[in-house]
Amino acid sequence: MGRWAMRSRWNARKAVRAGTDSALDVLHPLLVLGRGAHRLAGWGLAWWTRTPRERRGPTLFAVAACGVLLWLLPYGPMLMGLGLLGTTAWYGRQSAAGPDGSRAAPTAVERARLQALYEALVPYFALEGDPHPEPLYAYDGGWERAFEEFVFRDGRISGLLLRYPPSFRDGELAARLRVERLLAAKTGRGREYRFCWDEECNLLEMTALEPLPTRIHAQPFVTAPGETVLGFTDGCEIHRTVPVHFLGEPAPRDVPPVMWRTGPRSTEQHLLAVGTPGSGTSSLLRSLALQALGRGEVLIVDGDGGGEFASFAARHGVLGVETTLPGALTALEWAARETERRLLSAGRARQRGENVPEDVRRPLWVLVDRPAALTHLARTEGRTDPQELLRMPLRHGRAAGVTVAVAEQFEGAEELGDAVLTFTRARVVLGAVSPEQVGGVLGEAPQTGPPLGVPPGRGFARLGHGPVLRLQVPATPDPQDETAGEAERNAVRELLPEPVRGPGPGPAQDRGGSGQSADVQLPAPPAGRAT
Ligand SMILES: Nc1ncnc2c1ncn2[C@@H]1O[C@H](COP(=O)(O)OP(=O)(O)OP(=O)(O)O)[C@@H](O)[C@H]1O
Repeated sequence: MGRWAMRSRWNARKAVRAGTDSALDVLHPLLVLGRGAHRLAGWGLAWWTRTPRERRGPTLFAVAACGVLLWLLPYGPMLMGLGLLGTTAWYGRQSAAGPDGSRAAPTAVERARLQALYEALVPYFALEGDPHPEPLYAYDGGWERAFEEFVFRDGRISGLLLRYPPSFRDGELAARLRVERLLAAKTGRGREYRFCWDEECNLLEMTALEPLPTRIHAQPFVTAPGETVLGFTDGCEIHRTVPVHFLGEPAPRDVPPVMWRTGPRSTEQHLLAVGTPGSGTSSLLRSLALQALGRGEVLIVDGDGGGEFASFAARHGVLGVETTLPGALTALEWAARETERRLLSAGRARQRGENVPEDVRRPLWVLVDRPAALTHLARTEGRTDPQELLRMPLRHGRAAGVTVAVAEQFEGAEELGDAVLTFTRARVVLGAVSPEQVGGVLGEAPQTGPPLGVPPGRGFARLGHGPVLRLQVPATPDPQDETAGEAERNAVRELLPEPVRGPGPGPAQDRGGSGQSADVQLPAPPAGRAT
């Protein structure tokens, strides 16, 4: 009996559901039209509320005139009807909660949140003594006046398009940042947002962003010759993806990379990365070195002297790992002469109509970590500034196949010489820094912010005059750093080239006295060919 009753209830429910589905199928066109008409009416009403009184009359007159004209045309009323029907059906085609989570009509709670946000914006946008009868932002105003579109996700505003008055100084970074900080605080902390200011139309678009992936370890990336992966970013800016393995995931995922191009046609041949302590600038250089070693040779100068590049010493393709001032000066003097030699050699080959020799085409990378420390030492000892020796590779590196990447901390950034600042057009900023600081390095403040607790390797990149991109550098720890994860360290170990000779006393037996310099012989300067 019980079982029969349950089955009959289930059958009844099934029948009701089938009946409802059939009825909905039959009524579907009507529902779509109804929904479309409701949305159009809502937008019309919002437009009416938003538009200043003196502009309503002329617009209505223009619409009415078009209507009368269409009415008088042959088949005009029919075309008008069909057009209206089509528009209504188009706008009604999506259900109330669209695929992106947007809704036609906000709930009472959502309305309250929008109103609270609107009121918080009033002091920023309202003009004192505004003569306008219905200003966009006023203490007695409603959000419908200023908010054109909004998206709620999990009860929080995750997308907003708002109109601001023309009197707002949107050209001033400080004024814009004040509004961005307020919006970020009021719509939910702990998230990062993209802000797009349309200064022409006085519109501000805010979108909550997904965090960038942090579980990408060092690995051979799919790149063309001359391409180097700086890290990974959002799909909205970069439309290319590369397959990438994530820690603990068997299958690769497609992720948009920040791809840096070097070589004869590159306009950003050299890179400068600035970060806060522990933000991952040394890891970025290690990541560049591992990628560069696949196709060229690398010379490393570690001004910090912390031994973070010791694992590269005495490896195939690594010309030297210098941690002392004398070692750095010798290495950089050689790099300057090598650039000269390559230039001359390439020039002679071109004059003779021959191909550029292989040893000139093979990329040479000069990676300098914390040059400010060396500059300071050189000044106190009255020796040549190592950054001055970088001038030649920086100025002529593009034609000579030499790339320079410099990493420095914000505290040492003042010590960066004009050669480094002038010729490094690929820029990276890492760490939790203010948009002003990011703008100071990249030449433009990011459109996103504010990242509060950023993981190591997180920051922004800008290539030349391109857009400022969010960046997450792949985890590339020093294999000897016991604070880093074992899997990440193993990934780096696997990518390191074979040692030049068998296991010996190791690179820590230094030549320069710091205890960190590698015992690798730099190739003799090719004197005689360079001059
Ligand atoms: N992209 C990254 N992903 C995960 N961990 C990272 C990343 N970059 C750096 N780290 C970790 O953060 C710590 C600091 O990294 P790193 O030494 O590269 O920073 P730094 O900017 O050179 O700072 P410092 O010179 O003060 O050490 C290390 O433990 C490193 O493993």
